[in-house]
Amino acid sequence: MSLYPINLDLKRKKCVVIGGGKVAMRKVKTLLKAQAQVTVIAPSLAASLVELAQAEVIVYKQKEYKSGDMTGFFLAICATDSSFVNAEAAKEAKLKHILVNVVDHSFPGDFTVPAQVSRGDLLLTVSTGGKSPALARQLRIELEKEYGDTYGILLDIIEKVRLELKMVLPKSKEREQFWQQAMNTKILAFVKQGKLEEAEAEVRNAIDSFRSKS
Ligand SMILES: C[C@@]1(CC(=O)O)C2=NC(=C\c3[nH]c(c(CCC(=O)O)c3CC(=O)O)Cc3[nH]c(c(CC(=O)O)c3CCC(=O)O)/C=C3\N/C(=C\2)[C@@H](CCC(=O)O)[C@]3(C)CC(=O)O)/[C@H]1CCC(=O)O
Ligand SMILES: NC(=O)c1ccc[n+]([C@@H]2O[C@H](COP(=O)([O-])OP(=O)(O)OC[C@H]3O[C@@H](n4cnc5c(N)ncnc54)[C@H](O)[C@@H]3O)[C@@H](O)[C@H]2O)c1
Repeated sequence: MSLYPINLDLKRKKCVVIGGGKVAMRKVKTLLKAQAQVTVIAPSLAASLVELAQAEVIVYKQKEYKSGDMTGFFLAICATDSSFVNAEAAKEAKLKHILVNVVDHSFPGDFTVPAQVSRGDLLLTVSTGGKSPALARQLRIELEKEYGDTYGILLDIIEKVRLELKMVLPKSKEREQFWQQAMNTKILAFVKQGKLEEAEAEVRNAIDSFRSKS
């Protein structure tokens, strides 16, 4: 299956999860991380979802899914243990042009959810086209070990340097060439060792040597 990767901005967007079990919980967690406004519809909830409902982090509607429940949502996740219910809810979402994910193959959804690692604004995702979620999970664990928190901090440093660089190198082509050369193994080796000051110094050295060459 050939899928198009996309990073959705769900901040303050109304999202609904049908079902309140283990799988629903995993999806709710990632929706909350994206700062979505989450409603869960299910007759019963897994313990960790109960806590979120009690703390009013999510809106909980204690009921079985019924036609009409999808109205007003931007995105829906059908995550009950009934493939019939999942398919009915997904059909309604499709009719209403709501982006829909279906956790079993009961009805074709619009998207799947990848395994993810986030380090600040760095987001690494793994998708197997639905062939092996267990492999996606394992690769996510490996990525977590390989890419620690320093990568998120590096991104913040680079963001700052990029702004400064616009003054130093006014042409976009020059900046492109600079970053291709600057993002070298030495900088990334410093980041891996947690030496962020050294990494920043290396980027700044690279600016000086790029300017002296051009
Ligand atoms: C990545 C992750 C994200 C998340 O859910 O947040 C995710 N599944 C995860 C875990 C996981 N899921 C399953 C197992 C048991 C082992 C196994 O079967 O492999 C494990 C492992 C575990 O739980 O340890 C079983 C399973 N999953 C699906 C079916 C239905 C089917 O295949 O028909 C069944 C069979 C149910 C049954 O047998 O009855 C379907 C989907 N699961 C997807 C995503 C989408 C495809 C992503 C991709 O492209 O790979 C897709 C298509 C739809 C969707 O949910 O978006 C998350 C890892 C998060 C992490 O740990 O980082
Ligand atoms: N996509 C994935 O990552 C993945 C992983 C494992 C399993 N699955 C599939 O997901 C399904 C759910 O797994 P689970 O572990 O969360 O199950 P679970 O038994 O923990 O939870 C099922 C939830 O669905 C709710 N529910 C049942 N009928 C409902 C209805 N009519 N309306 C609203 N909610 C209803 C229940 O109250 C419960 O909260 C499994 O049956 C399996 O097919 C998907």
